[in-house]
Amino acid sequence: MAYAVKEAFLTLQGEGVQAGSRAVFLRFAGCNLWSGREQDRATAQCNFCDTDFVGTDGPGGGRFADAEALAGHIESLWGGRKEERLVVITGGEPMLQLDHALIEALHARGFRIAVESNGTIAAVPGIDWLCISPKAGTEIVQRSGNELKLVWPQDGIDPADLEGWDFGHFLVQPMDCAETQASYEASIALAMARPKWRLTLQAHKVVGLK
Ligand SMILES: C[S@@+](CC[C@H](N)C(=O)[O-])C[C@H]1O[C@@H](n2cnc3c(N)ncnc32)[C@H](O)[C@@H]1O
Ligand SMILES: Nc1nc2[nH]cc(C(=O)O)c2c(=O)[nH]1
Ligand code: SF4
Ligand SMILES: [Mg+2]
Repeated sequence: MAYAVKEAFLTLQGEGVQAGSRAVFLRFAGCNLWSGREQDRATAQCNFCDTDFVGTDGPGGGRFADAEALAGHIESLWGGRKEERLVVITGGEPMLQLDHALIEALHARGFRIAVESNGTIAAVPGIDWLCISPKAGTEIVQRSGNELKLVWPQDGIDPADLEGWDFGHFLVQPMDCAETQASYEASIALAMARPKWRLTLQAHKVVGLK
């Protein structure tokens, strides 16, 4: 199948348990919870998104005819070194496009595959590190994975309801918004009140990485 990629770039993973790791980011175009247009934000199912995922015009973006072509592009962004290859597949919502063929092609090139998903679409098998970030008011079908990353605060989610889900790590990430200081305070309060949850910060924004 063909893939629509907003952008692809080499950086450090900024979020979650693997923060600090060198990684190629593959950002697919499109999301099932928001059109990506500002005029639709207020009525979208997810209305706090910090990302432009519309179109294929970003750095390293484009349309790729098949899995081999896209995996080759990701490999070229990583560079020649063979060890510790890591690709973080995000979006937009990556589960709209990620398929078995791309998983195979990336594994064949020695990549560990991490995915950032909103959990409304079941994950394809073969992912090495799955991060699910639930959005209030949506039906989360993917309730297992490596890390659950709750952007906070969100009206309509009770963290206690998520604690029985099958994840290795439960992370709270302050919502980047007009009142980020209040998000920090709410996130600290959650981690202090419920020790199952650990604070994670968007480190790339602090240090000026993409
Ligand atoms: C842009 S999303 C793409 C992947 C997928 N659609 C999802 O929502 O998980 C990547 C990560 O950024 C988080 N995120 C989006 N907007 C944010 C914001 N304003 N503040 C903090 N985290 C945010 C998401 O919850 C998700 O964990
Ligand atoms: N450096 C960096 N780390 C990230 N971790 C998750 C991101 C995302 O947008 O999915 C992201 C991102 O956009 N940049
Ligand atoms: S689900 Fe993810 S990509 Fe889609 S609008 Fe929300 S944060 Fe952005
Ligand atoms: Mg991001």
